[in-house]
Amino acid sequence: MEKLFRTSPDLKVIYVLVRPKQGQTLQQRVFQILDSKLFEKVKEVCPNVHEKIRAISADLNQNDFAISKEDMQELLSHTNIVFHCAATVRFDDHLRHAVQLNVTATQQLLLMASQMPKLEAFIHISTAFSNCNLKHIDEVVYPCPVEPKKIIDSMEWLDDAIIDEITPKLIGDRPNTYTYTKALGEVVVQQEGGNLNIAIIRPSIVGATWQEPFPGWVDNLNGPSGLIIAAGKGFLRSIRATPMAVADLIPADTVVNLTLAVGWYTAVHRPKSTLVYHCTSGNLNPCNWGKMGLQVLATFEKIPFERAFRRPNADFTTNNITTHYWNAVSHRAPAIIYDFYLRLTGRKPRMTKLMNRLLRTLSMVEYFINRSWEWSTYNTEMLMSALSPEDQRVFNFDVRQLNWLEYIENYVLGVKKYLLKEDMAGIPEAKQHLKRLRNIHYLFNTALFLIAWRLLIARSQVARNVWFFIVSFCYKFLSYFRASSTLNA
Ligand SMILES: CCCCCCCCCCCCCCCCCCCCCCCCCCCCCC(=O)SCCNC(=O)CCNC(=O)[C@H](O)C(C)(C)COP(=O)(O)OP(=O)(O)OC[C@H]1O[C@@H](n2cnc3c(N)ncnc32)[C@H](O)[C@@H]1OP(=O)(O)O
Ligand SMILES: NC(=O)C1=CN([C@@H]2O[C@H](COP(=O)(O)OP(=O)(O)OC[C@H]3O[C@@H](n4cnc5c(N)ncnc54)[C@H](OP(=O)(O)O)[C@@H]3O)[C@@H](O)[C@H]2O)C=CC1
Repeated sequence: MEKLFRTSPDLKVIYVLVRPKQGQTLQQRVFQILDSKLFEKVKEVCPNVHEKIRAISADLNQNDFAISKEDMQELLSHTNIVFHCAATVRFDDHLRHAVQLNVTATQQLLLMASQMPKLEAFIHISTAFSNCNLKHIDEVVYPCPVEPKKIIDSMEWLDDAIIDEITPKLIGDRPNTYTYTKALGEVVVQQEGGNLNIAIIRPSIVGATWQEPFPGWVDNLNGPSGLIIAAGKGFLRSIRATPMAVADLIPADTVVNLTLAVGWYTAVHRPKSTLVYHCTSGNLNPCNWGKMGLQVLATFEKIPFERAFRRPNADFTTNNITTHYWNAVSHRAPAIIYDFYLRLTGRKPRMTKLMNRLLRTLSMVEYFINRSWEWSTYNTEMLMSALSPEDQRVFNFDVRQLNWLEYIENYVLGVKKYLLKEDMAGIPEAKQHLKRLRNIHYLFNTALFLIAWRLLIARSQVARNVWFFIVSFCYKFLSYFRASSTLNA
């Protein structure tokens, strides 16, 4: 919405399907977004942006999306382009719910779109990981072993226990219900698109903005953002990842630019078949998790997060044994100690719960950070050359120009400012806090060493001999210096 109004201020109206949430009306939800920093630039070119966004009450889990008759009529008769990006992105969602939102709702939306007389294009947002069971992925829709229609039907009459049982068999070598149902969604789009002008966009891991409307903007915890917070606050100390595996991140504004360009191309050129566009970075400008992780840590030195639990110092592990070891030593043990301290001081323990949640999240993303994929980008490159030089500049999605180190630094800064809502003025205090944590860390390690040594001396003759040798050596060394300084005087 932001980019559309900034580049096309004459646009008449954008209809957004919104559900009320957490005690907010849909109008309040939309206005909260419009009143954020993200929309400041837009308001300069399009001051009446509030009037141009029409929030329509809709729940994609309901029949006809629970849209009122009048709203439905308005939508059907006025819509020119549909951008379908609503989805459940949870990796652990129950198959029934994931199918409902990512497959059935897509089917229903296509049906709605077929009743829109003025519709010029239907743009479906999928994910580059919908076929993550393959190593090389082309810009085509891959068939699924079980037809989506059969899956949709079976979800209506199977009970939850049976669905739980068949889920691993259905998802096969995909890691979760999210990637599986996004793949089914694509097949539905291809099979049931009828005469619509359709395109599918597959972004990889969406990160903060690169340039527009300003660098580093981010507003959710998906992808790496949540883990950047966990690392910056010192909770995340080790992560099972392959440093050389490609980190296929793609900035949010690149995805937006490609999506709008695809909307234009699909509406104007009306390709005969459904085109799939990969919105990925790996084959044009690869960066690996090792480089990314190091840059994240380097940025914490300059721009630390406030009130960290421990000094940020995460590392990669590469096998099960070291992962279990570091999870026990660096994640669980400090959480237990801290909770014990909270109990002693009469407060409610919370760190173990938080740590368990983090470990669960880590186990779910492991699949994606220990493999590399190759995505072909012929359609995306074709689209780039189909744009005029001016449009190539305004709707830039050429990731070859992206400087990863600069991008990651802005990303971490964006996480601090827009997700954690921390003020830059707090940086000196945050640095002081980290110094205190470092001193506590040294003190704790020294105390631990002395206790271990004392126990060893009490039990072992060899340790006692070593201790005697060290003490007498130090004594002789000091006596020698005292004697030579007396002679010089
Ligand atoms: C050569 C030598 C090298 C040496 C190198 C050394 C360097 C050292 C390295 C240092 C590391 C530094 C930092 C790390 C930075 C890099 C880390 C890389 C990790 C990147 C991970 C990428 C994974 C991407 C996978 C891509 C898949 C496909 C992409 C897509 O198509 S779609 C989007 C993907 N979807 C998601 O991301 C959603 C995932 N979320 C979920 O599935 C669930 O939320 C959940 C994680 C399962 C948690 O479920 P729960 O029920 O337990 O919780 P709930 O959802 O209710 O939320 C509870 C609270 O937790 C918060 N939260 C939600 N999501 C996240 C999250 N992703 N991370 C953290 N926290 C999250 C949520 O807000 C709730 O908070 P509350 O309201 O306060 O309670
Ligand atoms: N983030 C990423 O790394 C990637 C995301 N994608 C795709 O991009 C799209 C957007 O994802 P992302 O922004 O990350 O995720 P979000 O969860 O932030 O966005 C999903 C949107 O769908 C809406 N939605 C979910 N359920 C319903 C419902 N029942 N009725 C109405 N609206 C609903 C949500 O609304 P509400 O705000 O009310 O919850 C939310 O705005 C998805 O299609 C995802 O598959 C693809 C590749 C990577």
